[in-house]
Amino acid sequence: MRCDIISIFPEYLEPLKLSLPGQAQRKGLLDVAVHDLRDFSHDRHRTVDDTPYGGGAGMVMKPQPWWEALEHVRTLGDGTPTLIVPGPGGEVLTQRLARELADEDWLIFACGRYEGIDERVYEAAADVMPVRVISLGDYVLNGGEVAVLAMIEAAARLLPGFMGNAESLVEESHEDGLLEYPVYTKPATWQGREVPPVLLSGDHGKVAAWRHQQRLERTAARRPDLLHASSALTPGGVDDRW
Ligand SMILES: NC(=S)c1ccno1
Repeated sequence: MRCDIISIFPEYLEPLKLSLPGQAQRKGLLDVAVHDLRDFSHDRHRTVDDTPYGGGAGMVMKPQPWWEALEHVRTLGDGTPTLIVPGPGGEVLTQRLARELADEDWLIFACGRYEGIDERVYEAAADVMPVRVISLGDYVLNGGEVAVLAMIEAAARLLPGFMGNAESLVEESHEDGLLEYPVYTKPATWQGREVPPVLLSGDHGKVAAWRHQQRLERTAARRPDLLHASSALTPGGVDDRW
């Protein structure tokens, strides 16, 4: 997977060099390139924003630097990339959407700032590549960079070979529509609190049954909205969301 990220704060994306994303890059599973939008502005102040037509508070990101940046990035890879624009007005990131992103060979992320990017950039981009606006949730950030870190992590960790142990992806929250079960490690007693005895029983069937029940109870308590669609509730049933 290739990820190109365009931002006026390239340093925000430094964490992608760390830990698993960094290892994935060194393994060749993930190629990440960060581009400074201001490199595509031609005035001496490297301006990328201006006042909004129609008035209103704040500034809007100018179309020309964005278009030049996108056109430059599009020359760097093979095939057609998908443009991802993080924003509160987009489809909400889910595990299913993370899998869709993980299936893409090439993603370009446009990190908006201020009041957003001139709408004509979305229109022009859609003439040459798929464009998706994706939100982390129903809240507003100051820009897209934090969201891009989350989106790349959510997608890249699903790439074969990214996680050292692929088993750790099984029974994670949201994989089958249920939240994950509680986990425990040594010591068996801590501050007078015991590990559930079933986990010390050595009976794998009972452990599996207990864990599934815990997932159902947690999902019912914390995310009842997920319960109706979960494939885990209909043994053998197929959840069409994946
Ligand atoms: N909710 C998201 S992803 C966002 C990006 C910028 N502002 O909000």
